[in-house]
Parts: sequence; C-alpha cells; structure tokens
Amino acid sequence: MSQQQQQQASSTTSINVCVRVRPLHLNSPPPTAPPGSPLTVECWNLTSNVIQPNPSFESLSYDSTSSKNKRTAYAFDHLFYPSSQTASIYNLAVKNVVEASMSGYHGSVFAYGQTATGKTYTMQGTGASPGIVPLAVTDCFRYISSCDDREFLLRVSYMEIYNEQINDLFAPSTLNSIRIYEHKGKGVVIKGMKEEVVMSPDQVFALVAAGEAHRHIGATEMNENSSRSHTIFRLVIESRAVRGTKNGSGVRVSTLSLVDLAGSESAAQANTKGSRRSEGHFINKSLLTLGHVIWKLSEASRKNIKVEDIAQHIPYRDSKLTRLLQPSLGGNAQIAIICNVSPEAKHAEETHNTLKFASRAKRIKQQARVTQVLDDATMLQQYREEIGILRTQLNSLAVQNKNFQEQLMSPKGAPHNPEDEGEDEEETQHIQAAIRNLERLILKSADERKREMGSPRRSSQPEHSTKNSFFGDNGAGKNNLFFKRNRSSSLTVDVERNAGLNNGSSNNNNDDDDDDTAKNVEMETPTTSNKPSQAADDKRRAFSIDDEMAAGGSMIAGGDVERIRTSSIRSGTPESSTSNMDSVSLVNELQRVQGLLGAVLEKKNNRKTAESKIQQPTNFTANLNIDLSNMPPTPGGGSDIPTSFSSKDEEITALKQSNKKLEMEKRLRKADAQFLEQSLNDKDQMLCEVANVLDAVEKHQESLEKENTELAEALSRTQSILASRENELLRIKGVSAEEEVF
Ligand SMILES: Nc1ncnc2c1ncn2[C@@H]1O[C@H](COP(=O)(O)OP(=O)(O)OP(=O)(O)O)[C@@H](O)[C@H]1O
Repeated sequence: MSQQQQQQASSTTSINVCVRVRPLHLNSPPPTAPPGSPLTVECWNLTSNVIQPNPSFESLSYDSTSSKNKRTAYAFDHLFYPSSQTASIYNLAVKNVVEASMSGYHGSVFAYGQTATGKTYTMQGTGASPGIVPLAVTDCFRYISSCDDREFLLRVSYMEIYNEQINDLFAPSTLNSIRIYEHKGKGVVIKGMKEEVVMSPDQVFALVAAGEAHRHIGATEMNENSSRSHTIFRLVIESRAVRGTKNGSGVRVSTLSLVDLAGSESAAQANTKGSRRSEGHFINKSLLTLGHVIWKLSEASRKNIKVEDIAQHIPYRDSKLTRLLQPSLGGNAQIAIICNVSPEAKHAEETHNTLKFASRAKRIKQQARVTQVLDDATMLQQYREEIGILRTQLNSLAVQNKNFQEQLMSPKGAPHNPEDEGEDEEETQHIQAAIRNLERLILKSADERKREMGSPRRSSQPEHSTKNSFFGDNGAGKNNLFFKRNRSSSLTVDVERNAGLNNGSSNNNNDDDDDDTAKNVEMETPTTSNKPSQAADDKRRAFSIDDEMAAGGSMIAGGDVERIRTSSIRSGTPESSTSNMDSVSLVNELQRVQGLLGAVLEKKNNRKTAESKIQQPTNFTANLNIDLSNMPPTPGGGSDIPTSFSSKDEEITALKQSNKKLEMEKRLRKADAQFLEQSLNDKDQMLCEVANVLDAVEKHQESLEKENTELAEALSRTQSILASRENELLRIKGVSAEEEVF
C-alpha cells in the first residue's frame, strides 16, 4: 500500500544528555546538598551540572595510562545527585521528549552506563519511585485527556536484544521469526513483532510487567539482577485533528522508544563465567558499536555534515542494537540520554568512559520532523472509515425501521410480527457494539467525547460512556500493576488477568454496563467475518494474533515495527544472503527468488479472482431479482396499491427479505474489500522481500564478477610472467624457440 507522507521541517536540536550518579551505599540514605551546591561523593565532585574527579582521591589512582582523566571535568544539560528522584529526571530531561512524540515527532530515551549503576532502576523504577517508562506512559494518557483538538490511537511493543537476537517480549514464542530489513521509503522495518492497541496506562503496565517476565536477567558479582539484554519499549502514536480538518492534513505518526541498555561490564569485575561471560561479550560488543556510531555522528555534527548525507558511512549494521536504533539516531528524532554512573573509586575508569560517551552524544545535532500520513495507511484512518460505514448501516437500519413502523401504523398496515422486530433490534445492537468497540480504541479527551455526544450529527442513542478515565480506579501515577513483579519472579495471576493476555484481547479498564451488553451481544453473534461486530472485534484483537491484516501505519518513518502477519516466506534473511555467499547458496537464493515470484503471481491471481467476484452480481443479488420478479400479481390488475391484506403482508416480507439480502451483500463486499487489501499488503510485502533478495543477489553477482575480473587479470599476469621466464630460459640455453621445438 502506498504511503503518502509529508514531513514538516523543524529546527536543529541537540540530544538532551544528563548524568545520574548512583548512591554510594544502597542501604543508607544518600548525602544531600541544596540545589546547585557542591557535593563530594567518594572520588567525584558534583557542582551544578558539572562532574569532575575529586583530587583528594588521586592516591587511589586509576589506570596509569589515563592520568589525563584525573583532571577532566564534564558538563552536561543536567547532573543528578545520588539523592535525586527519577521524577525530577523525568520532568527536567524526558518530559519534553514525550510531549514532542505526542505532537508528532519521533522520540527516544536511553539509559546508558556500566552494569549496576541504576539503568533499570531509572527506566522502570519501584512502587515508591516510579521510573521513566511508567511516568512517560502516564503522561501520554494525561496529554490525550487534556488535548481537545486531536484524537489518538496508541499501540505498544516490547522487545529485547539478547546475544544479538531480537526477542518479542509480548510473544516469546516468535523467537527466530523476527527480522529487520531496510525498506525503500519506510526505512528500517522490524518484521514479526507483536503490537497491542492500548487504552489505559494500567493496560500498558500490565503488558510491560508480563513482558518483563520473559526478559533475560541473571546474577553477576556486580548486580544480582543484571539485565543480560537491551530492552526497547516502543509506543506508536497516531493522531488526527478532530475539528476543522483541512483536506490533506492527514494522520500524524510518531514513535516513542524507551531503551534500557544492558550495562557494560568487565568480565573480571563482574566475575562472569560460561553463559554470563558470553552474554557480557555480546553486550560489550554491541555497546562498542553504539559508541562507534555515536562518535561518527558527533564527528559529522562537529564538521557540520548532515547525518542523512553520511548515513552509509555510519556502522549501524554492525550490531542489532544500532540497526534498531538507526531511525532514532539517524537525525529525525528528539532524544534524551540518561547516563548512569557509579561514584565508587574502583569504577572511576568506567565512569570516565561513560562520561566521554555522554560528551560525544551531546555534540550530535538532530533535525526532527513531524510525519503526516495522507492516505489510509494508518490504523486510525482505517478505524474511522470503518466507523463511518457502520454508522451509515445504523442510519439505514433506523430509516428502514421507521418506514416499517409507519406502514404498520397505517390502516392497511401488515400484521405485527414481533420476531422481525427482535431481529432488527439485534442487528442494531450488533452495529452499535461494533461502533463502541472501535470508538473505544480511539482515545480523546473527556470534553471532546462530551462534545461529540452532544453533536446533532451523531446517533441519538449514546454509544459511549462519558467516563474518560484512562487511569482506572488506581488514579494516575500509582502504576500498581507495573510493580507487581519481582525482577526474578514471574507474573502474578492478577496482572495476567488485567492484561487480557490469555485470550489475546485488549483489555479495557473502563468497562461499564454498556460494555458488558456489547460483550454479550458479541458472544451471541455467529462467528462469520462479515458480521460487523465480529469485524470490529477482530480489529480489536488484530495485534494479538498471528495472522493479521496490515494497516501500514506501523512501518512509517523507518524503524517502526511491522505487525505480525502470517507469511509463506520465513526462511533466510536479506542480511544473511549478502555475506559469504558461495555459488551453491547463490543458486539456492535464485531458487528462493523464483519461489517468491511464483507466490507473488499466485497472490495476484487470487486478487483478480476476488475482484471479478466483486464485479459480478452475487448470488444474493441474483436471488433478489428473481424474488422480486416472482412477486405474486396484485389482485387489482396491475395496480400498485395492493388491495388485500395478505398481499400487503407478502410484499412487506419480500421487501424486508430483500433489504436483509442487500445488507448481506454489502457485508460480503466489505469482506471482499478486506481480502483484497490483505492480498495487496501481502503482495507489497513479498515484493519488498523479493527486492531485498534481488539486491543481495545482484550485489553478490557484482562481487563474483569483480572476483572473475581480478582472477582473469591475475591469470594473464601469470601467463605473461611464464612466457617471459620461458624466453629467459631459452636465452640462457642459447637456443631459439624453434630450435628448442625441434
Ligand atoms: N538511584 C538509586 N537509588 C536507589 N537504588 C538504586 C539507585 N540506582 C540503582 N539502585 C539499585 O542498585 C541496584 C542495581 O541497579 P540496576 O539493576 O538498575 O542497575 P543496571 O544499571 O540496570 O544494571 P545492569 O546493567 O547489570 O542491568 C538495584 O538494586 C537498584 O535498586
């Protein structure tokens, strides 16, 4: 599906870099100092936003090769003392990134630093001191409730990079099926990652808590709950103006990535062995690549070179971490980096390394832009369209009912059939439930909801509760669900129930009586995909199931997650195809490409069949014609007005049947359209994979050709050397070549 995108330019910004110094001792309250006053913590002096070595600790000395370190002072946007609360870090360094993401800019927040310096403490926090993730999530919903002119659709994913492998923390069973590839126009795409549409902070906390249970954590000498992986929590934000929308203003799509990096560690200090040691190796290697990328980006900024212009020289591909972070680091995002350090003298060298990383990051210039998607590639737009269709159905049903009632009231009206009325009522309830379900996923402020409900354009029957508490009974900021999990234990039953994880459906904490009615109606509904309530329910679950219609919105602006979709193509990755490919694998690759092309053609054929199905009248329409033409003649000899009671009755029954069939046909067409769209998306996907593979094959072919040319050149050089040696030999022997032959 094409994605018409529009980007609004913004001014250049720097990365907001701050440093948090961990308390020296965890079991006693950290020393405090009035704001701005100096504080000495073991081997570091902290003053305002400057951190420098404490000269009185010179005797402890670090590595003799780094004597320069002993005098280096580092200044940052903010310096947080050991007594600082995460909430003040959030307010000073992160809040503006979160707000920027809500208004359409990509945003990223990283926690970086040596092992055991408090990265996870900062990102997740505790019940008493919530971390960046719960604070940011709560703020996002707060933003929505105070935003009167836009509506939002939020979805989340949670992943980790463990030993250079990406794991979906919402769906650990998808191990090995997640892939990253570069899509022309969409940038870096992650394929196979599960996303959940979310409607309240508690729902997000429950999901994150459930995801945490799958995260790799292990004990080392330095941290008994050490993260052995990098984790990325990602929120995709779609938003749209609700009033005064001009044509072409589109849907804004942005992401907020909250990244808890694993800590760098020395195998000796962490005293790791076996698998812990190899985990440490992967962690250090990816952090080294991240450091390299940051250094290159900072050098580019120092030389006033645009990051986009040198993207191919930045080693993003050298690790999964930098590959995933490429869209954030690549210039188009608002970024905050929280560098966690230890004040302990024995870690001074590592602390210097972190501070140097932070200083380099500070130099990087970003140019974030708002991305607007103009076509229907966003979920928000698709939901809106579906709601529009359902409302039209509802209105026509109401008109139909009104006409019917009028007919009944007329002196010659048909006899009342309570069963018919029941059916209509049921159908109305289905449609209303479907609208409610879709509307629930679209978030907006309470004022906006009230305004909508008062709007004469809407149906007179309320479809929504005026309650707009995203925050449930807990109230904003309590985040109880988030902290139910002990890092090393599994989830409580309570959390799983709240997350709605077992049935794969998104949970709504604001369920009221109306919603229960909706659920009952849906349960009674036969499960055909063209029932409106089912269609809506399917959409609601769309991000919890494996086989899913693509909505496109999640792949926008690069680096986004492509939602899980069943694909016939699972084997091999473009990345693996590009390296060390011998001729056998080249042949295999070509065969694979042929297979993919075959699959694309097959999909195309399917699509054609579906299209012709839509163009032809359906059986229902055909039957309808027969039914109408076979209507019994009226005993008035062609008069339009039936004279007998029973013929009127038959006419009404026939009309009702034909209406029902028309409705059915409409739904069938809708199902066909969905099928078409899915086919189209699948085809897009396959074409993209084919393009990737062809790229890889072409590249390999080029390298083989180059190798051939080199070999031919080497051969001809060897032949000429051989010829000259032979001539030399003959000359030494003193005979001519002809004499030698005879
Ligand atoms: N500012 C702080 N206040 C109180 N306790 C803290 C603080 N920072 C860290 N801690 C505690 O220090 C310990 C280690 O912190 P944490 O696990 O967050 O480190 P980390 O940097 O994420 O380590 P790793 O990289 O190994 O995962 C935890 O027990 C944590 O609660």
